[in-house]
Amino acid sequence: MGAAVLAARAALKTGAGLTFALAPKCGCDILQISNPEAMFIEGGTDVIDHIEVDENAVCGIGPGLGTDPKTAKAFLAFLKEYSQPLILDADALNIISQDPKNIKLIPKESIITPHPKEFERLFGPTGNSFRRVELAITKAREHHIYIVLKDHRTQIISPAGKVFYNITGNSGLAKGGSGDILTGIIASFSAQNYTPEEAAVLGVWFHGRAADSASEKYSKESMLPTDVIHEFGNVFEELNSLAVKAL
Ligand SMILES: NC(=O)C1=CN([C@@H]2O[C@H](COP(=O)(O)OP(=O)(O)OC[C@H]3O[C@@H](n4cnc5c(N)ncnc54)[C@H](OP(=O)(O)O)[C@@H]3O)[C@@H](O)[C@H]2O)[C@@H](O)CC1
Ligand SMILES: Nc1ncnc2c1ncn2[C@@H]1O[C@H](COP(=O)(O)OP(=O)(O)O)[C@@H](O)[C@H]1O
Ligand SMILES: [Mg+2]
Repeated sequence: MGAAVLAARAALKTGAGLTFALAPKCGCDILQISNPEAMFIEGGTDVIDHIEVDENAVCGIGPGLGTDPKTAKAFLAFLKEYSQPLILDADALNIISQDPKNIKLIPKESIITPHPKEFERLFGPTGNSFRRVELAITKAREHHIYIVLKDHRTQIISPAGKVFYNITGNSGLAKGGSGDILTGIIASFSAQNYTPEEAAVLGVWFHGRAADSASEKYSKESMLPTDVIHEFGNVFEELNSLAVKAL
């Protein structure tokens, strides 16, 4: 449930208007106590076995989803019905990887955020990071999706084949939960009507910038994903002051 808590909190703290967290009933207390601002949607008892969301909502799916066969069935059924762009990470990608045919179910304009292993599970091994980017360009074009190739220097690949290379962030992010907050950030920016390219590029930059601010305060060793979330306000202040100077 930690992953769901972190993703929901990151969305709440980056400007999303109304945030919902879908989880099994057993996670309700944890989610409501840690994130009272997020509304709970029950998606099962012990594991997620049904996914129903408003077509007007922007959905980030994967952190803490699990890969139970009932969850996999429910998620694939959801993908077959749902046509709006999604933000897909973690176990959403792991479920899709179970059968290469599932990749076609990802709605166009969706953003996927695989770490190197998740990328390999989806599209196969590549040997080195240069080949990985080449394959990502091919796959982003083929499936008309945005691929956020998470790494120590994350790259964002657009369906048109544009590659953005991010330079914010540091090794203090190499901890469980860092990717989960990125999913929340990108989903939140997408819900605020940024284009998928803007949401992915700004989201990755923002995540790294907050991590740089956290590492200055707490050190790379001691900083936690929760500390990164605490720095979001400072990053917005920085962006606002840059916007004022630009006027
Ligand atoms: N606090 C919580 O509740 C948290 C919950 N979480 C939730 O857990 C679920 C599973 O997600 P996960 O990423 O932990 O597992 P999974 O994708 O199966 O990876 C396992 C193997 O993949 C590899 N690998 C991993 N990272 C890599 C990298 N950067 N670069 C390269 N390889 C990498 C590595 O393989 P190895 O090094 O052994 O070859 C590793 O052994 C998911 O729902 C997620 O949201 C987590 O987000 C953590 C915080
Ligand atoms: N050494 C590093 N330097 C900079 N960023 C890193 C480093 N290691 C990991 N990250 C970032 O941390 C996040 C890790 O995501 P992920 O592997 O999905 O973690 P988790 O699933 O545990 O939350 C990604 O955004 C990645 O770019
Ligand atoms: Mg992850």
